[in-house]
Amino acid sequence: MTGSGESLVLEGLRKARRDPEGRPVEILRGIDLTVPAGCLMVVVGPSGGGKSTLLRLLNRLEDPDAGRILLSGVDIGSLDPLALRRRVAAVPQVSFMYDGTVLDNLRRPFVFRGLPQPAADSEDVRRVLDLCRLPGDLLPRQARSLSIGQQQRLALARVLLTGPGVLLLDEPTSALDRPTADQLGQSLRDIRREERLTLVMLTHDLRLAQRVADRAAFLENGRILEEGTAADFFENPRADALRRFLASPEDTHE
Ligand SMILES: Nc1ncnc2c1ncn2[C@@H]1O[C@H](COP(=O)(O)OP(=O)(O)OP(=O)(O)O)[C@@H](O)[C@H]1O
Repeated sequence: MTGSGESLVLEGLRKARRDPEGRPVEILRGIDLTVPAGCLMVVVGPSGGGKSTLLRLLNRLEDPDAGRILLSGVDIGSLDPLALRRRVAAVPQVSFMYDGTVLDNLRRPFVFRGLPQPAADSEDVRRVLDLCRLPGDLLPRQARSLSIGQQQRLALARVLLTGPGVLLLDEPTSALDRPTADQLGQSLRDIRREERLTLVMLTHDLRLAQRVADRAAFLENGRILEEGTAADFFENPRADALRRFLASPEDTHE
């Protein structure tokens, strides 16, 4: 199960979309970013700045108009998208539960892939449950009967069990209250430490970002205006736009 973290290098990424009148609008305007293997990189920035678009390029839900992305040194444009998504796995913003128990949910990706299903008492299952702070006695419970926070952590456990090298998280705490969000944050730190995974997380939740990030990037209007260690980024921001962003009330970041 344990994946080993993979590095991501983004070079000169550009992406345009069409506005309602059909005119091209540049969404990403030349993104260069390195995410070292085993790093938890948080991307923050104003709404509409291009964060989700950037994330969609990382597992080829879309391809860039220009530039390239290297995964452990290999251009992902040359990789089969489905094979790529096993290595670069996305945890959706709103977790989706399949019919059935918690254990059924953990096994579902293995069923899809035609792989042997992990046993309820296997080391791998125990480990992802621990990491995601889900007690083992939940395994026979109907997944949809769990709390929203537990469902979110189950979605994370389900992805982790498949052993990706990179996890992509899009606003993982947007549906959670503060204590539940903090619990997820703790799980992310454990995962990053114990699984040596690489994580890229988009969030409006600056408290979560500051607590979990190794490095952080500020994306505004299609450009990365600042990138650095979490300590420098949050405590000594250099770019005026980032200073303003960090100083503004959090509810204006939506
Ligand atoms: N499928 C699409 N077709 C056309 N325009 C789109 C599409 N998806 C996003 N956009 C536009 O691209 C821009 C960037 O959107 P994106 O979702 O990447 O930003 P974001 O930083 O993730 O924003 P948020 O924080 O609100 O999720 C926005 O102006 C958005 O309206």
